[in-house]
Amino acid sequence: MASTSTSTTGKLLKPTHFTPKRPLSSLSSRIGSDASRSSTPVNSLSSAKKFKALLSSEARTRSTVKTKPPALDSVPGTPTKKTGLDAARPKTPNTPKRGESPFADDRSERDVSRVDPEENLVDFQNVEAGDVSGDVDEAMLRATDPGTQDKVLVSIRIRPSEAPPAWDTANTLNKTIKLLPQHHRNSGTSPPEFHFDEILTGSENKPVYNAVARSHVCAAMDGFNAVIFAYGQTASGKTFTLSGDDEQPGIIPRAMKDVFAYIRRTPTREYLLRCSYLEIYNETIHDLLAPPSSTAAQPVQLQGTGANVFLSPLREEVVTSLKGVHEVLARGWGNRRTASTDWNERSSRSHSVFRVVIESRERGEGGGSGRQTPGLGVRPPTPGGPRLQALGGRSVQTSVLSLIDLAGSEKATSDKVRTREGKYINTSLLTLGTVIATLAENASKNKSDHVPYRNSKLTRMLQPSLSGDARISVIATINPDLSAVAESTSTLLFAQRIKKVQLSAKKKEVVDTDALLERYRQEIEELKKRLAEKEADAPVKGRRLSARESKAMKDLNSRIRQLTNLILTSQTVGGDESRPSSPAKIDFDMSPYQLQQELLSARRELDTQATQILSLEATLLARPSLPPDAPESDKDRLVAEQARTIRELEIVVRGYEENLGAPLRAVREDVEREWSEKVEKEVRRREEGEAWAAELVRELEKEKKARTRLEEERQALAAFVSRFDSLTAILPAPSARILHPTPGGAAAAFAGRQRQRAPPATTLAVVEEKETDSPMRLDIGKVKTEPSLLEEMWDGLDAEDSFEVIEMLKTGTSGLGKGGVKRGESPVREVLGGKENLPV
Ligand SMILES: Nc1ncnc2c1ncn2[C@@H]1O[C@H](COP(=O)(O)OP(=O)(O)OP(=O)(O)O)[C@@H](O)[C@H]1O
Repeated sequence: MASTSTSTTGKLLKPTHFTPKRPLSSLSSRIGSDASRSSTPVNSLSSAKKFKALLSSEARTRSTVKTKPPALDSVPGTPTKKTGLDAARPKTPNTPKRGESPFADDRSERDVSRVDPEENLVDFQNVEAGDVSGDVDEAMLRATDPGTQDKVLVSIRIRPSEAPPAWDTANTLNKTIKLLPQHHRNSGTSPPEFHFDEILTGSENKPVYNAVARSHVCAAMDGFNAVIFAYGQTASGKTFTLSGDDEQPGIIPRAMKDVFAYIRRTPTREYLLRCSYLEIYNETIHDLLAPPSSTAAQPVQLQGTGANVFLSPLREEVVTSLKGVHEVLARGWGNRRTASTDWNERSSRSHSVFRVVIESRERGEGGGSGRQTPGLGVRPPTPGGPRLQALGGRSVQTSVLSLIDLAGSEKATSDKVRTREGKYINTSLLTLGTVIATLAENASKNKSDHVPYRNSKLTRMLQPSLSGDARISVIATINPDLSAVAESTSTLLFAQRIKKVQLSAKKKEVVDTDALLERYRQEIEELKKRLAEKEADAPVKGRRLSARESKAMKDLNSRIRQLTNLILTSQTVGGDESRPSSPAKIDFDMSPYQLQQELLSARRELDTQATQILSLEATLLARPSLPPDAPESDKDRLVAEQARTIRELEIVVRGYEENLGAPLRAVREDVEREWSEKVEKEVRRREEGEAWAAELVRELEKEKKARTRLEEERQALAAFVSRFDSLTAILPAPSARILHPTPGGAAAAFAGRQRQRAPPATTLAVVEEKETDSPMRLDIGKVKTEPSLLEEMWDGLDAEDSFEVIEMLKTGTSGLGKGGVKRGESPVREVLGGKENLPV
């Protein structure tokens, strides 16, 4: 790698103190009102004690005439409201309050959540020529081999100075740096030498980029995460190295040019680029691209754990050209916190991180892009995950290029606010140092001691990269002055430690499993068919296969096994090794019959595995795509998605209901209606039957009662008749006459006698008075027509007989003697057994 010349250091002016004050840009002046947001009046700075870094004349010339970075080449069509990049980074004599950026109201339409990634792909055809022109070294690009780098690339950049250097930089080609002996405290020993990957001097940024950043940018384009950061004391040249200025663009603008150059020379792939820009100020992460008002309300949070740390909410803007990058950088710069310190007129008061997420996939057939697998559900992006979809068997490669300008370590200052900021800066840098030291120790001694990533936002954010997930390049910037020897030594020690950190970055690829599986399945089917054909050609049972046949079948079988394993592997979540075993090995020396049997069992095995695949697919689909500690917003989003799925399922169910459910129900209703009528009819008939039966029972009861009464009457009558017979037997002979029933019945006889003579009034009166109460009467209506037998008996007596009988009855002198009717007791009563209703 080239190292820069030290020529500039040879042109040092006499060591006069020089403050590398940069002039305020026109915009800075215009928005001089910015000064009003400073808590410290600009003129008060003049009274502050200054120990600014001494610069070489070259550096001083540049710093006095140049505007401040970011120094991208001017791009036609850049919005005219800003007059230059410097304008985007106004001088801030004191820490500006957020919300006062001239870009505060900018709401970018390039926000990744607003654009369709498929519509914003960049490929070799649409990279603008201007985006790759200039000093991008195409030959070098091609020569750069990202290789397999498991160590951090550590380079030292020594800032030019007007003062005589305290460091021996004459031997930069040896990539060694050591303190000049005269400045070494322990005069008895020689000063320690530090070895690094590069020792860079001078003000040229191009060789610096080529030496420390290009390979990492290429690695990022190739699918590896890459981190490039500058570390060093304040005013040592970190920002100059990362951002540069118009004349000497730094790593960021050069890297972005290389990104487009890489795309242009890669016709087989298409890319989606999205940028974010953030800063960590006083241990709070601010999104430099979001409107400041929103970031103040909602600072960026570090979420996830371990290697899965991601930032949210963080605005990401899709860029398709260098012009887009230019705008994003300018906006971010406008929002950065810089301030004048005792050492640096425009000191970065925060760690700033510019990130480019690079997603790429093979270009679709015919060179087109876009969604080519209709029907495949477009899955929502996972937090920190890719935006591009893996389509049609094309996997998506995702990598992140992080370019970090750390705030510089510094001593206590005369300003309270600066001192507070400095405390935060130093603490986080100290934590970074501890983390690196632990990692280095773990790597060199094969230990796994706890690494305190969580002690600062910076280390937590860098955790995935520092734990080996990224290619890392560190540029340690030092101020060569004697006054800064302590800080420079500390920086060199840090750089030396980080060199020991072990890396094992891997490409991140999201495979289009659906398409891949489909391809495997089709191939398996094809092979099975071919195997079956071969088997059909297979000869009569017992013949041994030729060596060729045997080999062909063996090949087919092994391919089937291989594909089956591939399917299972791609289905196995997290690369779990515990997948079902491959089909049993087949001995091709077996007879065709035995082979047939083997084939049969292999087929069964395949069927079982196909079922397993289906169930694994179902499990995979059912798996929530969020880790348990995912942020609430992501959980809400998932809930919303699931609600949407439920709604869709409801629609499906409704469709089912309309197409199948409703007709079936209609049939059921018809059947029910028909049968319910029948049932009702039956019920009515049964009720009628029951009522009829009850009526019958009642009639029967009546009948029974009537029979009973008739029987009673018959018995009473029989008793009366027999009594009467006995009475007539005791009557005096001449007058006694046996009464015979009159032909025509008693009633007719009665009626006839009624007509012939009237009965004695008194007797009749008695009888008539009592006849209605006669027990013989069943029906009162019949009284007149059907006289009782008693009446008939009366009727059968002559007047004298009647009298006698009556008298006898009245007096009881019937001659019944002892067993006859007693005096005062009616003989009729006696005859009738004392029935109460008998006439007395
Ligand atoms: N290699 C260099 N060549 C010429 N000028 C340089 C070089 N390095 C730094 N400078 C100048 O020195 C000054 C301080 O540099 P810079 O702002 O990059 O320091 P820094 O390390 O970023 O400081 P801080 O940590 O305070 O932000 C600037 O004016 C810059 O232009």
